[in-house]
Amino acid sequence: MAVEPLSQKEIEDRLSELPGWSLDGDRLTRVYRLDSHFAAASLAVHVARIQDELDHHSELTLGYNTVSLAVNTHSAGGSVTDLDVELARRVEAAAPAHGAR
Ligand SMILES: C[C@H](O)[C@H](O)[C@H]1CNC2=NC(N)=NC(=O)C2=N1
Repeated sequence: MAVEPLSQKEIEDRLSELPGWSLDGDRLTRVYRLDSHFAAASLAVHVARIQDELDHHSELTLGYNTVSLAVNTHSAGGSVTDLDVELARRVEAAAPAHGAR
């Protein structure tokens, strides 16, 4: 998978298929809300497993009933790449089973 920085247009195109995700500065971000702290922790563990599988890791924050991600690609100078998009897609696919919204 390409690890070149994506252009603004490429980022916008990819975000159009990732509802809830946005570009905050130089990072893709999303906040998920859950029904309980335990559900949030469960999603956070699932995200950690995905991140280890991809060898690509967001700043992952567990709140009371929230899970927040912020990610870019350090090895591409801290810009957004398709690695970040792939992580976002994988987390989007996993989140509904935890009741995330
Ligand atoms: C050595 C290891 O593969 C690298 O440090 C990986 C791990 N996780 C990473 N995560 C993120 N978000 N960006 C990276 O460039 C990155 N690099």
